[in-house]
Amino acid sequence: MLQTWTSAQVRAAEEPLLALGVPLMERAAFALHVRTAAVLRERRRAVAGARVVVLAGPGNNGGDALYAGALLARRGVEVHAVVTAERVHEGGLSALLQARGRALRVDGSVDDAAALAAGADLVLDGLLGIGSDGSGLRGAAGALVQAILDLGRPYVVAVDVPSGLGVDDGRRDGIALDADLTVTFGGLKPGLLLPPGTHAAGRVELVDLGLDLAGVPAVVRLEPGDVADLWPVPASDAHKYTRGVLGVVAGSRAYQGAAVLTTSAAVQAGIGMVRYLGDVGDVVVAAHPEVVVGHGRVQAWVFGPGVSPDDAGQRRRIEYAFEHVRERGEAAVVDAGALELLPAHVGPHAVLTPHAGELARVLTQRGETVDRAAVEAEPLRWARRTHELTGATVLLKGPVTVVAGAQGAAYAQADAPAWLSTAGAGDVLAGLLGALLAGRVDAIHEDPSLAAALAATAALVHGRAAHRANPGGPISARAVADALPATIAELLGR
Ligand SMILES: NC(=O)C1=CN([C@@H]2O[C@H](COP(=O)(O)OP(=O)(O)OC[C@H]3O[C@@H](n4cnc5c(N)ncnc54)[C@H](OP(=O)(O)O)[C@@H]3O)[C@@H](O)[C@H]2O)[C@@H](O)CC1
Ligand SMILES: Nc1ncnc2c1ncn2[C@@H]1O[C@H](COP(=O)(O)OP(=O)(O)O)[C@@H](O)[C@H]1O
Ligand SMILES: [K+]
Repeated sequence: MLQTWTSAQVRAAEEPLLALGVPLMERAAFALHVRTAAVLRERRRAVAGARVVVLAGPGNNGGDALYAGALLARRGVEVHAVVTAERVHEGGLSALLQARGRALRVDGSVDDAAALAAGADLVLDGLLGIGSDGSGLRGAAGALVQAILDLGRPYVVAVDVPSGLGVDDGRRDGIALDADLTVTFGGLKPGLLLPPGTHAAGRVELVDLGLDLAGVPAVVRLEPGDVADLWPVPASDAHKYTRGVLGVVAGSRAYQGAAVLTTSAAVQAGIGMVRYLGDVGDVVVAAHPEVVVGHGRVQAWVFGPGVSPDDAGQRRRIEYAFEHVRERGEAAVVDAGALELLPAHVGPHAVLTPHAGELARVLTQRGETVDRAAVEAEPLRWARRTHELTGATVLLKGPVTVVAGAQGAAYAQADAPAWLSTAGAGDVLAGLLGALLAGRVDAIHEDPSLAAALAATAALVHGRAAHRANPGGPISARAVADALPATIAELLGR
């Protein structure tokens, strides 16, 4: 599991060590120089003779970059620092000058500095670290980065975080410098995993500074090794009812495939039984004879894939079953057409699975002025807001899937190839998640934040199944569902 920590949490963990005189900046700068040298060796075989430009802002982030620049200069690298503000880390700057590095202050025009950076083998971006206010780069730093981007971005190593990003939320409101590699110190920051910021970070390497980061991490990313702890593996005395039954209200005459894909994913994810409710039971049973058509007791539901607004029968079934979710505590996945039928308040045992456009509609129905682009700009903020307004756990689909749930639970999963963005992939996710919830519904009522962990698990398994379905190439939603049994077996065996 990857855990991230806010700027405030990192600063609080640094404080006692700094008070004891632990040389955190030296540690950070040394590790930064080692990784930068490794990149130079990889890209141009030799470290000596390379041209590196250090962009140094006013704070300690600039200090890290300048000290690392000094260490590189001592190894024969030609290092130029570009100083963007009145204030600069004096110790770092004099270390660089002593090592025969050179410094250029940006005073007025940024053109010379930008040309120097754009022509470098590598740029160390120390403009702004966790002191960033998330509004993008201002003043000379902003003008310099814009001029560098206009000339063509060189290879960039971000110091701690790409400068200009929202460190705690991944926002990207103004000018920011994308990195090829981010070397981050002490702990991962939320903005490195959350979209859109995560797309600016490139490869991320964590340098351990020995910080004692305590408390609840801000945002978590589950890794394959975490699945076994969360998956409902049947005990030796299990029978189909102890494993969980899933009711699926999906599909219609117009969208028959949605019913097939949703039930197929549920069956193949491993569940006691799937009951299908809707008009295309014959098609579902033809594809999966294991599915039982008609009413009966269930532990969890999937509502909505392939249910259109004018489908009165399916809408009635969903509205009726929502009462069970609220009164009897059955878990639910609320997808696609069912999102607009969501009652004013449900608990975290109901998991909404919208994409950004659908989430914007859910929020708009509840009085928020927000569109798809706004959700994409701040996905965690809006997923959390939806949780506050509805009580539901929220899984927001996209290139990075963001989950917000009870007790502040937040996840950012980036497991899938872009090939997964294909019609029906969401139906497979809904069926898979439904199976997972049905198997763990009692545990969810004991710990409501578990619904968020299970939603993140479903996103992970979905993404891995997509990779397995056809590594490196196009995939169909059906192939993802068919890849589930082997994917799950592999994850449970780790
Ligand atoms: N503590 C330690 O020993 C360790 C710290 N470490 C390192 O320190 C980094 C944090 O350093 P930090 O706190 O000095 O903040 P940092 O991000 O460098 O600069 C903040 C300054 O930037 C400015 N500014 C703000 N917003 C701006 C904007 N939008 N556009 C332009 N400028 C803007 C503003 O200055 P002002 O404009 O007010 O003069 C503000 O004061 C951390 O990320 C890590 O790299 C590691 O070495 C481990 C040990
Ligand atoms: N660029 C991408 N990279 C990886 N996964 C993606 C990308 N775009 C979308 N996805 C995933 O693909 C699935 C698409 O689901 P959805 O939009 O509901 O499609 P549909 O409604 O057609 O089934 C989601 O799981 C989403 O997270
Ligand atoms: K930086």
